[in-house]
Amino acid sequence: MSDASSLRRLNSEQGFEMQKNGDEQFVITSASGSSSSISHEFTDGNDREYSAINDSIESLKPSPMVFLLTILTCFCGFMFGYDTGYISGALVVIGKDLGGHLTDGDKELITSATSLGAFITALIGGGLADTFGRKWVISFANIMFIVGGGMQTGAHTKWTMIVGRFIMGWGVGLASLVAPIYLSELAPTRFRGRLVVLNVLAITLGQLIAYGIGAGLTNVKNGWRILVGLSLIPSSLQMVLFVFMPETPRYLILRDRLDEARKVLTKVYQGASEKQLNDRVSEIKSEILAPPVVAGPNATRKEKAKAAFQSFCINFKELFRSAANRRALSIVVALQLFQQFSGWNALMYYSGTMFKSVGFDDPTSVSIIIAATNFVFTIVAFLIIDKVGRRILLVGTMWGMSLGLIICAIAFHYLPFDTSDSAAVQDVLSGPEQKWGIVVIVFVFVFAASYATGIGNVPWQQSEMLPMNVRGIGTSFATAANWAGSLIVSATFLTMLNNITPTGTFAFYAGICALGEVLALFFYPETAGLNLEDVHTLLENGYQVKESVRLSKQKRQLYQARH
Ligand SMILES: O[C@H]1[C@H](O)[C@@H](O)[C@H](O)[C@@H](O)[C@H]1O
Repeated sequence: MSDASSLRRLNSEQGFEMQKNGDEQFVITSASGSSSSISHEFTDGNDREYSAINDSIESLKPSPMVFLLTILTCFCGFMFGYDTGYISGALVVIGKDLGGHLTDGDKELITSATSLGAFITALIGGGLADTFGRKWVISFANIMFIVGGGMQTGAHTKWTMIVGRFIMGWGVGLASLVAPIYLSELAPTRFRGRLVVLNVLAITLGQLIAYGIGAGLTNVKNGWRILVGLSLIPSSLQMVLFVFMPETPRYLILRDRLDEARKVLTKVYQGASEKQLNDRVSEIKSEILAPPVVAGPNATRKEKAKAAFQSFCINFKELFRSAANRRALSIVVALQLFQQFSGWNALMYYSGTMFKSVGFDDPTSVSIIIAATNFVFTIVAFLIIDKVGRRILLVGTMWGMSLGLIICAIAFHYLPFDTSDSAAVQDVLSGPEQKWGIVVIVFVFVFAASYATGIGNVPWQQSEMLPMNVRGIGTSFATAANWAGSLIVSATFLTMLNNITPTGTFAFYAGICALGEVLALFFYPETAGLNLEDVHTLLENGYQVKESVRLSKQKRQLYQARH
């Protein structure tokens, strides 16, 4: 079927009008600017206009440079995963290496110090990324990874370890915030979802590798130091290589550095014509609702700082003034909170300790199975997120998380529970308890698979919900919400297990997942295939779930018809 007839069919099927453009109902122009890209506009029954698909540049193959940049940026995800992942294995074997026996409180402090550090830098990171650029914030994060990792590797006291974890957390917070912004601002629209999921895949890979190495080093004296020390390699590598990497075109356009932006776009879209590049620059420019306050070239440091602060204040007000921005913010923050309050990270951080407490003879292997499930099902999300959309992934999986947790809660009721160090491996499960142990493993798997396919990665698509001006600050709030949730969960999980039992704890998290499912059903609009202006237009008039699904479906079908 030709582009023209597939367009005509799709438009009539979806009930959208096509606007006349001169004598033609739609214009087909080529990748070189003359005759095969589709340019037409969508309106809905309320006469709101959505963007035309005028993206001949999107027909071009992304250049190898996009892949190189993606891989290098994904080191951020890898570090995030590795640094949050190794603690589960390290805590099981650390023994008295930090000068004495660690209590549950000490373990919670060591674990949550990273989340606390990440929370702080996530909160300020958006402002930093808007002022200094995405690339420099990534480089700064690497310095924090190296300093924090170095301190922990040599730690001989609990407090050196805690401070090292805290500083490393600064890096994790910045990296978790900026990597998705960098990727989504660089990515061609039709790959945007997948590239951001690649970063989540790198997180889960980092966690899996940390678990694997942790297991391998269990019986090596001071093995946990090697485990931590290895984290210095990827961060050093990324720090050096990133110096040569470009800024994102969107950031450059925001700072009015149009020539540089065009150069980066040329690298992203190989073989793009002048016209295509100019169109893309104008399109990005149109996303900028208010230009930042920029100090002149001869400005003093003080004047520059003042200009940056004024820009920050304008954007901050804009984030709360506009109804569309408020809705976008509520969505991205809520998604991040539900991701964390699903309890997933409690498993990530403490699965070793917890499975030991309920009598598993090989707790580290169970932890590896959990991390591997997370990794494999993130690949599933990667393969389908741009095709089926974000919403189906989310609402189709949160109920599975509730189910998995509820059944685990029931099974824990029949299992022994003892968190003391002496509850070690000799108290392994036997008889009927063993059966309940298997039930736990199977349903933790169901929980992990559902989590990884949906809420484990969808919240990280947050940049696409927010327009350019407020993207830095808005994603800062969302990422900070993620780390606040992670902090609360990691600081309370062992205490909850002791106070309200594993059954009570898992039932609590199951309830939260059920609530998340209901809210997602009513309030989470589909954004796959929509460009950033569309998302903004949609949210101006409510959450518009139905309409977003219709528009997204139509745009994705159009892309598919063309590729
Ligand atoms: O998306 C990631 C991923 O799911 C990780 O496994 C988890 O530890 C992080 O907290 C989360 O943000």
